[in-house]
Amino acid sequence: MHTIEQHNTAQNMESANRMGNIPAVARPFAIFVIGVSGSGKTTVSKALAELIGCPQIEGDLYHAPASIAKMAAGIALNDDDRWPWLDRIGEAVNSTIAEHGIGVASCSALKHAYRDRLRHAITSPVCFVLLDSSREELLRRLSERKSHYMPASLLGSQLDTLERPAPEEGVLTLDGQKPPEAICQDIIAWIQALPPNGTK
Ligand SMILES: Nc1ncnc2c1ncn2[C@@H]1O[C@H](COP(=O)(O)OP(=O)(O)OP(=O)(O)O)[C@@H](O)[C@H]1O
Ligand SMILES: O=C(O)[C@H](O)[C@@H](O)[C@H](O)[C@H](O)CO
Repeated sequence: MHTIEQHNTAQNMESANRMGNIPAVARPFAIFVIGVSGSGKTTVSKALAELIGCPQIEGDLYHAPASIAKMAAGIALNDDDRWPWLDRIGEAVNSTIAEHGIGVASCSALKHAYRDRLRHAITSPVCFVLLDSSREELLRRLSERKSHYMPASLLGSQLDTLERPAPEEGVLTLDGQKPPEAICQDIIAWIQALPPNGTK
């Protein structure tokens, strides 16, 4: 379910692509949009992939059924649940890049070690963009969102688990409360200014 604003954003991006205004992004390259539940990973990664003209890899689709059942029951995932999930996402990103040269993935990647797991799994340069929002805004979004297995009651655990990247990790942190189109433009500008292979 998308807001009218997001729908319009997607339409603008589609028409930008039809007009051939696809931004130049070095290849091979993997872009991860990360953050806690409700931070906008799916929304922004889809919009960014549309803008770049490449596949979006939805991290939520790679959870084991048992993990989905846990989250739906209000039980937070642990490391043992997340390692194989991260590995499956890494494989999916590698296949996408082998075929398309570039992919935009959504994945919570809350801990430094999870981001390292993905960095090591992926054979191309990788960058991470963390979407940051206030607890109040996240709670509002999760409470309003219907038909999603992730309950708002897990937000506290998500925020407790989040390890904010230290500057040397080279992760771009953005205000996730800006409109998705503005977030995408900030991501593109940052990527285009990165040194070649300077992200792994
Ligand atoms: N920049 C934004 N401004 C306003 N609302 C947003 C923004 N980004 C996402 N949303 C809304 O917030 C809700 C959560 O967004 P989304 O599903 O993209 O988050 P997520 O991080 O992928 O969550 P989860 O990890 O739980 O799947 C959705 O209803 C979405 O429309
Ligand atoms: O690491 C985690 O705890 C999980 O991956 C969650 O973040 C979910 O994937 C997702 O965000 C809910 O849809």
